[in-house]
Amino acid sequence: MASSEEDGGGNGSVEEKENGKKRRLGAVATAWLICYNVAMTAGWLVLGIAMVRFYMQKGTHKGLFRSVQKTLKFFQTFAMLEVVHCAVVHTSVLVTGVQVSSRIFMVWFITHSIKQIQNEESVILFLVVWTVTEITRYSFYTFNLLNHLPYFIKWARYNFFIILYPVGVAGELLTIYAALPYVKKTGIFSLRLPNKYNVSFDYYYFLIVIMFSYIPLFPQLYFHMLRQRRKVLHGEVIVEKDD
Ligand SMILES: CCCCCCCCCCCCC[C@@H](O)CC(=O)SCCNC(=O)CCNC(=O)[C@H](O)C(C)(C)COP(=O)(O)OP(=O)(O)OC[C@H]1O[C@@H](n2cnc3c(N)ncnc32)[C@H](O)[C@@H]1OP(=O)(O)O
Repeated sequence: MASSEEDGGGNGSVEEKENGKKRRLGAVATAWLICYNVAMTAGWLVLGIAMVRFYMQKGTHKGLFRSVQKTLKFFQTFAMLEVVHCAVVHTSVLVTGVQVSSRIFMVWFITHSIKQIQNEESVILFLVVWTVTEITRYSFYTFNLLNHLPYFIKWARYNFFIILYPVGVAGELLTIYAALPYVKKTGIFSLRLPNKYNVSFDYYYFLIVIMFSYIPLFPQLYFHMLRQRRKVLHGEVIVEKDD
């Protein structure tokens, strides 16, 4: 997608580069994406303001997740649509799928399901990092689609992640690690033998596998963002193989 400096278009539709050819998003797709991105920007802004207000009123992070969880769950779950958007915005389905699934997993299968860890500092760490990131990202998409992209937002979109991505990953991994003792004790989401399915599943070891999966998966996302950064900030022509 060309930013306002390159595209200069004002017709509201958006041009996309694909292997040197220009591809135009239809007016309907553009209109939908603008509505989607505005809603997501607003949702994450509401979440961010709610977190700041909670901390200023209470002076502690204890209870913060519980106070913002409805907004978080709605907007993070709504982001699953982005896998569908890949057909339109022509970005990597694999990268988007891994990113979205990790967030859904953290929200629903860790922090929602294991209430004992909701007040961990690591939860606040990834919540704050996610919120800053998503406000930046969705406002970037919105202004880009409107062909009036302030340079600061483009700069923030493709520089903040350099620090925020590893910090967010640390918050997620620390939260999963904090959940392990409770998972072992309660046997949540696990299936012991004997049972009518004759299948056993141990969520405790599954979480350990998930933690190790960050080692090969996270670098793929990080290098994808570095490639996007070179393309958008330094005009490198990168032909992404279709994932
Ligand atoms: C079952 C258990 C599963 C457990 C899985 C465990 C996996 C473990 C590894 C994963 C770790 C993830 C950790 C993560 O959650 C931590 C954090 O997020 S911390 C916060 C920092 N994070 C970030 O900065 C990343 C934020 N996320 C993203 O940026 C995206 O989700 C990502 C897919 C990673 C990259 O986005 P994208 O590929 O879209 O790159 P661009 O933004 O440059 O966009 C590419 C082009 O598409 C256009 N686009 C994309 N979306 C839209 C949209 N909604 N509206 C309009 N246009 C859109 C964009 O403009 C670009 O166009 P062009 O290339 O032409 O410029």
